[in-house]
Amino acid sequence: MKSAHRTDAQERAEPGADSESTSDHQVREDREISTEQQHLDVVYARLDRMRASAERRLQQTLRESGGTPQARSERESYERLYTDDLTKFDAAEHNLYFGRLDMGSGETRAIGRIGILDDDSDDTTLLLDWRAPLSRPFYLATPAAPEEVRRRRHIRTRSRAVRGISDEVLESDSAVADAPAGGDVVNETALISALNAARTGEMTDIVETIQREQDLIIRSPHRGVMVVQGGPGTGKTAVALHRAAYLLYTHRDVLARSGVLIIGPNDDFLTYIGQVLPSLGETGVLLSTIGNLYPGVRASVVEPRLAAALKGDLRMVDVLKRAVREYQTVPRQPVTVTFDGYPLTIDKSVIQPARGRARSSRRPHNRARSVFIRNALDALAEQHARRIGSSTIDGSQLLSRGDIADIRDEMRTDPDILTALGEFWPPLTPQKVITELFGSTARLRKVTTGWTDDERTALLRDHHRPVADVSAADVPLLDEVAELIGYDTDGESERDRVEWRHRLAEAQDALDILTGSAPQDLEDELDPEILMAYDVIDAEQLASRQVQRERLTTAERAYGDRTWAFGHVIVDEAQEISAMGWRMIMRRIPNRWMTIIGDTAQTSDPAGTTSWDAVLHPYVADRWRRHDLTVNYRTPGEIMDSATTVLAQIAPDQPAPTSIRRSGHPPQDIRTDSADDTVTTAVRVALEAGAGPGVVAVIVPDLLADVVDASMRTASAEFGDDTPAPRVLTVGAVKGLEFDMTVVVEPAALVAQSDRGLGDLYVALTRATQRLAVVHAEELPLDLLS
Ligand SMILES: Nc1ncnc2c1ncn2[C@@H]1O[C@H](COP(=O)(O)OP(=O)(O)OP(=O)(O)O)[C@@H](O)[C@H]1O
Repeated sequence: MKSAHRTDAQERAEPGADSESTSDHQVREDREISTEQQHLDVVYARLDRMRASAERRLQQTLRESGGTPQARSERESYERLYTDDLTKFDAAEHNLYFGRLDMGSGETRAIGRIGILDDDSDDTTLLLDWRAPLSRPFYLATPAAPEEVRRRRHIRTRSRAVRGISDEVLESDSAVADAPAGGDVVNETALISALNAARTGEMTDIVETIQREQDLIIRSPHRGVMVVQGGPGTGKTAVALHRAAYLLYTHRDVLARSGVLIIGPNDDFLTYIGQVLPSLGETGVLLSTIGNLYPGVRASVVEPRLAAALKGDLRMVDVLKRAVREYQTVPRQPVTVTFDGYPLTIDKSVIQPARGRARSSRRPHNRARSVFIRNALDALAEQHARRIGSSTIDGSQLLSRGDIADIRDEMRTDPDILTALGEFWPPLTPQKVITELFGSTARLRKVTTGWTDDERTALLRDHHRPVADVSAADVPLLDEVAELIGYDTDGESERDRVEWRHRLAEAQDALDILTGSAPQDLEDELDPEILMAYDVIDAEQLASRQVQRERLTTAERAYGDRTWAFGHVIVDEAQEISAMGWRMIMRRIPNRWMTIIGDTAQTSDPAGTTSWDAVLHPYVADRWRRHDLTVNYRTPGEIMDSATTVLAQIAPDQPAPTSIRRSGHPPQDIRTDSADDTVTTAVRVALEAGAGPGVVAVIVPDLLADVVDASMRTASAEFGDDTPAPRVLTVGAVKGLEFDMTVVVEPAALVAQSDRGLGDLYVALTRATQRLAVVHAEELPLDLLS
């Protein structure tokens, strides 16, 4: 990618381009660096003062205790505020000041990770937050559309020292004359060096080098559903995370209360992206997989493909509805209980009308239960009144309505009657419904009219699998049932009580240590601060404060509450979400303010989607907006050439993203003689590469995962290198991740492993930032590397 902008580096390389000599240029650059250093010193000094002040205030707040509940609650808020400030200041420490705009008007804008005002009387702006509107030209300005920017400067710093600068002159006659097209790369030098840097296994933020097409998405004012479609490496995840940070900055009031939820494909992915938002000073975002989104559940089982596909199918809505109704039964034989010395008969004539009324209340099962019980008791009270209150002369009722109401009230507390009625409309939990449904052929058969026997067999739980273990495909079903039955959170109260006792014990321990370790001589000197700690706060108060403080985190409150309505939801790798998964997500975002990110050519989940319209139409019809990302920042051109061959098969109409750089390393084609040889060769190639800098991964077909992993363990022990062995990962686990080098094992088997196999191969090929080796005994599909 060629830039028409002049940089200091270019000027240095071509001193003859103008009259300035190399040494003149060096002098000028040193002078500029020293100017930037001065500003950096001022900014850091101010940051230090802000940090010290927040720390002082936090300590002061922590020392206070007692007071009215309102005073306590105010203190909690201040504690949260100061703690958040400190987190933000710590996060901003690295590369605090990275950009500068010199405007045509003579104004200068310094741009950094957070906004900082001076503590002078004018509140002078020392640093603009990268998200502020005034910072925007830093990301958008090009020579063709300079947005009044005369010069854009990129400042490289390390440990509070300026290491270098690079400038782009945007508003000069020469720049405008041969200006590139509007979508050209900005901050090119910084961008290329970021992309070439060795990976650490954790994603980093891109605030210094956000590109125009990415910025338009990050700052989009759209308040509905926005889909970001883009090929591998186009920065979709990066854009999603920066959009979360931008929205929190711009709509802090609303979103701090309601929260932002980011859904990713697996735990490894969430760990990989986990540091990006904290590094941008944002800690209040909830990151979750679908498998962990239901409170108190962690999916731990991998579902066979057919079962996962079926559990994700929309037909499950009806199956679950019917499964719940199956618990609303009528007695085949009359049941007799004794009340007040007389027999009471519970039969169809009592239960059926009560069930009809409860069903027509349209309440969810558990909430409609009170309607059922009330109506059944009415019938039983009438029955009892007929038995004891009928006139022996004409059969007329001698008891008044009030007497009958009294009988009903008495029955309401009779455990035998309640137990007998409960049989026909039992209280349910989602876990019970799901476990019993997938644990019984007979139950499944009743509620799956129209399904094939093979499908029913696939749904049946493997009887070796512990009942409590659920898969990610089960979780949306639990959520669906919770909705159908109106599941309340009794279970969570019990968890809270256990948690409370645990915290109390911890707090007591802490106090014991504090009291026991207080130096004797200080006790006599009555040091006010130390006395505060162990004289004033008892264990219960301490525990209570801790719980309340934690409760204040929006993300934590949201996590424990199935019915929480988030302010904004971001779904990454969204093509993998099943139809049932979407229902679960949509319940959490009634306002439908969402950013949906994915690539329909990379779908590998059997219940995933290849059409955004199919996914979204049931919820927002055609009221959603699509943005496309077109530049691949990860995969070098040499590798992308091979991946494009695969894309042409999966989605012939979808343009391949253009790689922004070439690495100079064509993919290595390593042919072996046998399957065994493939395994050992892949392991050896990865270990040799892993000895160098950067992160290496071996990507394997599902069936080879165990054998390659075992071989890697043995070989890496023999290899005797201190660096951690390269990871062996299946395509499912590698979603969204990237590595400096990948070794892709047996592409033909990847393709054959499912009807989404080509998508798997496409994902596998596009994970490397530098090098790719393909190891195979079988013929390569699609002439991949020719
Ligand atoms: N503007 C940018 N500046 C610097 N690095 C960038 C920029 N945009 C993207 N990258 C880097 O490119 C790589 C790929 O980005 P990302 O993982 O967000 O892509 P993706 O579209 O989500 O990929 P996939 O669909 O394969 O998961 C990351 O290392 C990311 O940091």
